[in-house]
Order: sequence, then C-alpha cells, then structure tokens
Amino acid sequence: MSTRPSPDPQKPFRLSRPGMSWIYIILFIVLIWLWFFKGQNTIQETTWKQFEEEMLVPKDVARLTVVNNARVEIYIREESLDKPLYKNIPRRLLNDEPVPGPHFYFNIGSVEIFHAELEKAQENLPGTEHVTVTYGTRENWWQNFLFLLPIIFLVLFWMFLLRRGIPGMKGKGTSIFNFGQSNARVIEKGTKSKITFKDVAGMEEAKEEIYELITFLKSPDKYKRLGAKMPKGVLLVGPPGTGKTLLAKAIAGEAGVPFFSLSGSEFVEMFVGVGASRMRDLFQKAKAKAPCIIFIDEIDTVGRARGKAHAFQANDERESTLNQLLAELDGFDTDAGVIVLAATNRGDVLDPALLRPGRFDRHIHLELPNLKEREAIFSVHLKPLQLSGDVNTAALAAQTPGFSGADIANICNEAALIAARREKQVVGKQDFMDAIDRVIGGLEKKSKIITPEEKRRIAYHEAGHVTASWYLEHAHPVLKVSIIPRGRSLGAAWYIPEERQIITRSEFFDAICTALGGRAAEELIFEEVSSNALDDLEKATKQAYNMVVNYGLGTTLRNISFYDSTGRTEQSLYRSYSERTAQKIDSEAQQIIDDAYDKTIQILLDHQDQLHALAKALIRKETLHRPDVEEILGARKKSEDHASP
Ligand SMILES: Nc1ncnc2c1ncn2[C@@H]1O[C@H](COP(=O)(O)OP(=O)(O)OP(=O)(O)O)[C@@H](O)[C@H]1O
Ligand SMILES: [Zn+2]
Repeated sequence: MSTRPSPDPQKPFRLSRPGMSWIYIILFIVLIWLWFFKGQNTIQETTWKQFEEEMLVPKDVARLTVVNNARVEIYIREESLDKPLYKNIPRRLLNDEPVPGPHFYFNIGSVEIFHAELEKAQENLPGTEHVTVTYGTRENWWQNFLFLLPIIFLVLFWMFLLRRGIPGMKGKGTSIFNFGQSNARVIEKGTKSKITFKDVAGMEEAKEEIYELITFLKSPDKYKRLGAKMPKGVLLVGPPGTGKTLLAKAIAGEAGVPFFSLSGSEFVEMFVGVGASRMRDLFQKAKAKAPCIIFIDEIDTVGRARGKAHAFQANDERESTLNQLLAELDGFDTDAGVIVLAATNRGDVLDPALLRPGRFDRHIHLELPNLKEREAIFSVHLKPLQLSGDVNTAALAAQTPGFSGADIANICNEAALIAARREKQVVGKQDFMDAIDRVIGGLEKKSKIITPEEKRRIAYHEAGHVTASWYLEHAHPVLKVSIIPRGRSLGAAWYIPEERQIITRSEFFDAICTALGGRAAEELIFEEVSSNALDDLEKATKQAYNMVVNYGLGTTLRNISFYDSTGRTEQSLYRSYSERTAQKIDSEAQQIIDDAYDKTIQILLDHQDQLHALAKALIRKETLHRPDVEEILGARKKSEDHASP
C-alpha cells in the first residue's frame, strides 16, 4: 500500500496556547460582520431644517414613514439621487446601486406637532400634491433578525464544514472546527464490520490469542459472573502492512460489536488541547456502546515515551493526550466490556507507563508472512478476481519473499488493473508478473527486496547457526528459525533463553561457535563470506573479550580480571592494564574466535548433508519450528536440561 501515510508526530504548525484558537475564530466572525454591515443599513440622521430646506422644498422626497411614533424616515426619489447631497447614501454591496431607502431620518417629539409642521411647510409650495406619510411600527425582532443574519449564515457555513471536512486538511471528516469531537468512525452493530477471520489469512498464533477476547465480547456476562478479569488493552506490534488494522476489524466483526477507530495522528491536531478532549470523547462514545472495541492505530504518535521527542517540538499536546489515554484506561473497569486495541510498528518507543499491568499489558506480535501464509493471503485477495487458469498461488507466494500482506493485496489489485488496461476478460499470470515487478519497483526504494541468490545465502547462513548449535554440546537448543527479514536482520534463529546463573568456559565457547555458525556455513557453501554476519561477529567478539578481560577465562591471561565493579568506565580507569597486556588480550580474544571458528567449520563439515537439508527446507518454508528441525537433524543428543548436576 504505497499510499499508507507514515505516522508523523511532527506537525509543522501549532498554536502555542490553548484558547488562542478561539480568539482567532472570534476575530474572524467580527471581521466578516463588519464587512457585511459596511454601510448596509446605516441611515443617515438629518435635521428638520435640512429636511425642509434641502429635500422637501426641491421636491426630492418620495414619501415619509413615521416609525413607532418617534422617528421619521425619509425616502428620496430615485430621480433625485444623483444630486451631490445624496452622494453619501448607502449603496448596495453587489452592484453599487443606491439602496431603495429609507435614506435619512430625524427624531420627533410628537406626531401631532410633526404633522402640523409638515402641513405648514408644504402650504407655500407650488402644486397641490403633498408628500405621502405612512405610519408604521417596526418590530425589533425583525431588525434583530437582519442583524443576526450574518451570524446565522456563519453558523450554517460552519455546520457545513463540520459535515464535509475542509479540503486539504488531514483525515476524512476532520476539520478545524470539530475541535474536541473524536471522529471515531463507528461501524454499528447493524452495519457491523463485515470483516471476519476468513478475510485474515495466516496469523494462526495471533488469532488463537485473541479468540478469548471475542468470546468475552460476545458474552461478557459469562466472564463477569465468574469474576474473571479481561485485559483492557491489547497491543498489536508488527511491521507496516502486516494486517494489524485488519485483525482489529476482524475481532469486531467476529464478535459482532461496534468498532471505534481513530489513528494516533488524528489526536495530535493543529490545536492544542484537542487531543485530550478527543480521547475523552472517544472513550465516552465507546462506553455508551459497550461491549465494543476501540482501535487506536499508530499509537506511537501519542504514546512515544514522554520527554524523548524532538527538542524543537512542543510536546505538551502529545503528552496531555497520552496522559488522558492513561487516565481513560485506568478509569473504566474491565466489566465495562470495552477492549482497547492499539497498533504500532515501533513497540520499543512506547512510554513504559502504557505497557503497565491494567493498560496495554497484552502484546500480540505480527510478523511478515512466510511462504505458506503468503499463499493464504494471495488466496484471500484473488477470490474477487476473475482468473485465468495459469495463475498459481504457490508460485506467486514463492516470488514474493519479504512482502507484507498489504503488498500482496496491492499486487492483486495492480494485476487486475493491468489486465483491465490490456482489455482482457481474465487476469493472467503475466499480469501478475508485471504487477510484482511494479510493486517491487516501489519496494526496492525501501530496500526490502531479497533476490533468490540472497535468499539462498540467508538460508544457508541461518541453517549454519542451527546446525552448529544442534551438535554443540553446550549450546542452547533452537526453538525456531526463519529467513523472513525483520527490522535490520535478514533472518533469525531463536533459542531457549538463558536460565543459567553460572556459565562455564565450554558454554561461553559454544555460544561463540553458534554465533559464528552463519559465517562458517557461508564460507563452506559459497566459498566466500559476506556482510551478512555483522551482528554475529559483534556478539562473538564481545563474548571473547568478555571471557578474557572480565572472567579470567583466557589461556595465558588466566584468572585475571580487569573488571571494575565500581562501574567507573572512564578510559584511564578501565584500561588499568599495560600496553603489553592489551596486546595479549587482543591476541587471546582472536585465538578464542579462531578456535571457535575452526570447531564450527568442522561440525558443519561433519554434518554437511543436514546443513543442505535444513537450508533447503528453509528456502521452501521460510520458517521452521523446533519439530521441523528435529525431523531434519534428528533428535538432539545432549539433554536440554541445563541445570548442572
Ligand atoms: N493476513 C492478511 N490476510 C489478508 N489480507 C491481509 C493480511 N495482512 C494484510 N492484508 C491486507 O493488507 C491491507 C493492509 O493491512 P493493514 O492496514 O491491516 O495493515 P497494518 O498492519 O495495520 O498496517 P500499518 O502498520 O501500515 O497501519 C489489509 O487491508 C489487507 O487487504
Ligand atoms: Zn547470523
């Protein structure tokens, strides 16, 4: 999904104080108001004398209205409006024509006196026609309404923006005007999330883990009765496009509960103080609809460890949002039936407070799909397409190592588009080939792509680690090995973790051999080593120096430790040995590494067949678990039990 926005906690623009935003808005309204009223309904005041001499006598007056028995309004004849006297009367905003009146007014004390004066003034005028006088009352509400018109108009405009969102602003339905409102998109029960586990391929472990959540959401009472506490927060961690959002929606779909979702970046909006109130609002809405699911995507945007963000950035907004989230999480009971799911691809940057018990204490790790899972994902996304007979999901999966579920969805869509462009009736193999090429083109920039040759090397490398550890007496047994890239590394092997408190020299040594297994295998098989062993070499080297410098496990530097328990590590203190000793340390460490490497090579030579078999299985399946390894390498001789007798 090339258009997926990356979480971007840094907003370019931010007002510095809460409340400032309101000042801007009010200013805006006042300006509009002034503009609207500019000269519009302002009638000029005049005097009886001016009225009589300059308007009545020259016969400019069209008619008069006595309003509320207190004020006389003068309408000037249209023909007379060109006279210089009238050049200041208000004009219409749009076409600059003079307004039709009233144009002037003067106040009167009594209608009778006014009437008498008017008669007297007209008596001496030529012609018999007198000015028409009408009487009226003007309701104040009407005037007020006119006055309020621009405001009403503004409010309507405002509501319009609220519904539509402002073009160019972030997020659908988001606008600067719906401040504290969360735009949690709600999928109601009736129109509930149509996505179910059928749409989520692979991820069997993750699905199993969340099955419990679904049964809870379906019948929370059953759990309540037993007094069981459900987790409040579940964190989905995994690289982009591995289906975190999809999984969250599937949970809601399976359980048939409403799904509230909001992205972390939507909390950190333009205006300060918005994030926290959005968070409050989101939880309020959700609690009213319980049982339900709240899904917060890109939680790292708000949940980044406090005080660790960029120096330039005002963190208050993010921090207050995070604090609000913590408060909300603590504020509801698990019986409320609300489960908060959050997704991130950076589990390591999250604030520890978020991960404490009672908050996001359950973690589900999603990984890039292996061969079989990719095949399953292809099947899901191929279903809606009209395919020709030559399309083979297994072959497609084999061609897409390192691709995420989103990448695969992208390929399927791209293939259909290509076929349509070629005016074909069905999507064929070639369309997929071209789609893969195109998607690879996009991915290559992100250097996510592994060539088949690289894949072979990675497979042998990992197989080397596993084979070496398998036949080393004191190494940790392998649990799982994979050649699916994760983060910086291209493959990985997992071992049963260290439980020993005391490590013997042999155990140190075998650990170094295991670390060197990858490079040794590469040398044996490809007759050339590669850069693919950086982390291994770092580990082995540190271990070797550790043996010599700290634990006194060297051969000539026996029983000597340069360890400093005071922890002062300044150069002068740390190197409390002579230059000659330093050289000895270096050569001792090198010796250990050399010995370990020789031993590893020997083991791999002795078990070449197994190494090949393991590597081939890895190329085929990409991830092997312990039973698969056992099947290929045979049962491990040494007992797994490390508790020393
Ligand atoms: N296991 C899967 N099965 C089927 N489709 C998948 C799977 N994983 C991902 N997809 C496809 O990829 C799309 C994107 O996945 P999704 O948005 O859930 O990924 P994400 O992990 O939330 O990504 P991000 O970290 O970028 O938010 C999904 O809509 C779906 O079409
Ligand atoms: Zn390695």
